[in-house]
Amino acid sequence: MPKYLGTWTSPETPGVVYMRLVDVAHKFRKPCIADLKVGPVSYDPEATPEKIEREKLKFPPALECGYQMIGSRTYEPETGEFHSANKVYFRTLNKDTIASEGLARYFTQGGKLRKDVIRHVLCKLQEIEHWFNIQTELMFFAMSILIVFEGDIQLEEKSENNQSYNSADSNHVGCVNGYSSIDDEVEVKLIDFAHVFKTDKKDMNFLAGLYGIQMHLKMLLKM
Ligand SMILES: Nc1ncnc2c1ncn2[C@@H]1O[C@H](COP(=O)(O)OP(=O)(O)OP(=O)(O)O)[C@@H](O)[C@H]1O
Ligand SMILES: O=P(O)(O)O[C@@H]1[C@H](O)[C@H](O)[C@@H](OP(=O)(O)O)[C@H](OP(=O)(O)O)[C@H]1O
Repeated sequence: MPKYLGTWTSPETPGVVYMRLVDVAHKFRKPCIADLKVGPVSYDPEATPEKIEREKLKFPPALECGYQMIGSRTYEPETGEFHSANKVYFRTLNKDTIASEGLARYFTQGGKLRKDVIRHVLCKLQEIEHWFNIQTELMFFAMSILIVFEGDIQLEEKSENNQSYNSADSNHVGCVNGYSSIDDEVEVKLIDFAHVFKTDKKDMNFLAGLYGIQMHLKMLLKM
């Protein structure tokens, strides 16, 4: 998770205590950001029938693919602008196009998939998966994975100098001690802890969502 900076309470709502977290995007020049809500089930065990219905209707393909895309923005070096997409757009996609159009849109700069970034995200997700495979105390509903990568790059330079950047046979993830060479240019963090519950088992809902994201990212590496 992003570094925890303590709590904060607004004088206007003294009963509400907020968590303060470091801004994950702060160190980036042109942060490209995506929010993926993880888990086929996005309502918690105490949700009312109305809330359950509302959540189920938002993005039914999440039951199969395991996650929803809430928002994204990606910097286009050629135009100097960001292209963004919101949850209304992502909810028009299905269990397949959420990868081929949704995730692909976020990871595309200058018409090319940033496979170097995808590989790095997969390495970070592996670490998160490891923690979720050993912890049996907490369940997280409607939690998000926030991905941020540096968009301020010279596309041609990247593709010439880095042989593995975008090459068709670069499906291999290749984590070295969990990290790859562009560690400073990609962040993958857990955010939005509004629905956390005690348990004595693994959080299979979160893990199912995580596996869905990992599968789709590996699919993009083969494109
Ligand atoms: N630590 C962080 N660093 C950078 N950006 C963040 C961070 N936490 C949240 N954000 C940004 O703020 C957005 C909303 O965050 P979050 O979902 O936690 O808020 P929320 O009030 O619960 O919103 P919602 O009710 O829509 O879920 C995220 O999609 C992300 O873009
Ligand atoms: O980002 P999304 O997909 O639109 O989903 C919203 C998000 O999960 C909020 O955290 C949630 O508020 P709570 O945390 O209070 O549940 C809200 O529930 P709501 O529809 O019940 O307001 C959701 O609509």
